[in-house]
Amino acid sequence: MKTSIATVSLSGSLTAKLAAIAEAGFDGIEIFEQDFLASDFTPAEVGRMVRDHGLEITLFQPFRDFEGLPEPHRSRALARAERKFDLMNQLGTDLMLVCSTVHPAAIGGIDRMARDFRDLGDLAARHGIRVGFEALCWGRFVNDHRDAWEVVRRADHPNVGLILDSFHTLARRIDPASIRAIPGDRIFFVQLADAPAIDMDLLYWSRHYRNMPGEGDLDVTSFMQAVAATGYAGPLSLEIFNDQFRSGLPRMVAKDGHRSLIALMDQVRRVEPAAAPDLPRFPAPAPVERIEYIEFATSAAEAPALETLLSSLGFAAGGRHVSKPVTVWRQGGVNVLVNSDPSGFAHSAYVTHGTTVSEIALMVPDARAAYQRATALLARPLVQETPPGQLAIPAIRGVSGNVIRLLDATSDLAGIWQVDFRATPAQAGAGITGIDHIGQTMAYDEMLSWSLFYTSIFDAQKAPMVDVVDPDGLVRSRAVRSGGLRVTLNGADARHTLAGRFIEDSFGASVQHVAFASDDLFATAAALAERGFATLRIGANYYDDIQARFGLDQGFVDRMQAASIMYDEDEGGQFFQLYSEPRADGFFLEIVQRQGNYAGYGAPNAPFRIAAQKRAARPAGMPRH
Ligand SMILES: O=C(O)c1ccc(O)c(O)c1
Ligand SMILES: [Mg+2]
Repeated sequence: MKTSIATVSLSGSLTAKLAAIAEAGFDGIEIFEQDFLASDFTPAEVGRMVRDHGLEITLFQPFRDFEGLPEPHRSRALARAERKFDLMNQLGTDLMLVCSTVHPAAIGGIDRMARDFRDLGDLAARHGIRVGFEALCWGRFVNDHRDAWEVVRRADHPNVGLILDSFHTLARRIDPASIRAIPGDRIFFVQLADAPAIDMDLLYWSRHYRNMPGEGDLDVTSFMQAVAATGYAGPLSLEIFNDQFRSGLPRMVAKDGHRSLIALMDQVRRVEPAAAPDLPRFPAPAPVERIEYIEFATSAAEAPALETLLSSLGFAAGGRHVSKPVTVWRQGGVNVLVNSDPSGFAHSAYVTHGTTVSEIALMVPDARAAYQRATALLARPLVQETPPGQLAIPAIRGVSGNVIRLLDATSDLAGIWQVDFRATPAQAGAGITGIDHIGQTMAYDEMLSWSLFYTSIFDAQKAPMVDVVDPDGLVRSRAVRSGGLRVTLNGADARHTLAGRFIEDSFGASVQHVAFASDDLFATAAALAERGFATLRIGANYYDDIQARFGLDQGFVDRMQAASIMYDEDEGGQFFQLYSEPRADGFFLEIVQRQGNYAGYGAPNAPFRIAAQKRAARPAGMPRH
């Protein structure tokens, strides 16, 4: 599988782009003409720089407004093409993309366009060049790959082929199965892009909102399956016009791109085994069973405050690690580790972020298979020395460098609580029965990256993006779920939002909240009150509103108000939530109860919860900022 990415997909200078693309593992690049024109290098220098990075130029593009023109435009277009063929020879690439015309003087006509391409093919052949025709989905006459193919077929020239772009096909909802009728050797190049489902002008959507396969909502897998069925064996190239990527970190975007292509081809081979892309074998994605533990990194000085918080939640100390200053706090099958090791990974996490969730252990069907898949998908492994007699638990780095450990119940790893810990059984506590979800906060432009991380490594689904209104700005939130693992990714740009301040105050620490599960939140609330848990108070206006909105029984609403329990419902069921007051850095806890098949996270309550948290965090009488 030869992978490639268009230079337009990344930010920065051409030099910075090349370095990021090579480092991410791509084989080639599409050079966008503007990128070349904007640089100060000669074409030969650019060609050399690309090859010095171990890359090849897979495509030069775009050549616009060529076909279907009357004279004198037609001759001028051919002369313009010839100049570009010379340039391409100096760059060292032999394939040019011609996108379908939007020229106001163009008159169309399929045989006229085919004749234009035949003449262009003759000219290209004299320069050792091939040209590929791509249907832009907003093209004046050709806006469908089936029509572009008909032009290419009628041009009937060995130097003229078809270029497919998943965005143009899928944005117009053209059935990708129609690609299966095209001979693979007539497809000169394939461009891949996904996009979020937004109803808007096609050109604007394409130029600003494309994203990596798997990051959006288009069925890029079906598209790629159809391409694979034709026998096409050329490069798979990402062409991602995206405002965020254009200003983002080129290394992150390039790595995400490569990850997306590996995940896509893996998916294709699993649904279409005959396609057999040349991609090393690695295990299929599996769902996560549950979070087996979360670990807080802290210090000896701060550990007592954290442990007081845990006991107010009904957790009890349930043992120690065999060799490290790590205690296990347990309740109803939930394990929370408190690590005050003054050295090692947890300590550096503490030094960077303050007391923070530094590690999450996931129970999966096969931990070593999950690890193999994760690293094949470019997850960063965490390699640590294991003291004799302890388990070597596979680990990768997750959001903001946190550790994700992988455990299973079918190998030696099942013995973690006996081998690595001296752990005692859990106490009854306050009715907490599990970890419902964790909330990870990040800069907005990392959200796509981390959602792709989870959905490519695990068998996971992403929920639609929701807007969360903070009194000081908007926070975007998206939930990703894999079996028993639920993660909400919260992206903040606005600095004064609760999420934005958390990023600043904790230097990008990622887990801003942990939501525990209870089977009876009213009983849990009473138990917490007894134990001195600082519940976030929710005001009367909120309860008036939900009473009216959901038509709830007044006595029931009164009980919720007395316990500061928030409420939501969907077609599947009901949802109850209760929050802690936020810590000074913005970290907080939540306890939830799901009834029936409620699928959400209480997003409609978020604005009121955030406002209450901001009031609680600010001493009375203090100004807002
Ligand atoms: O937006 C454009 O003009 C444009 C140009 C070249 C492409 O390959 C494409 O998909 C879009
Ligand atoms: Mg394209």
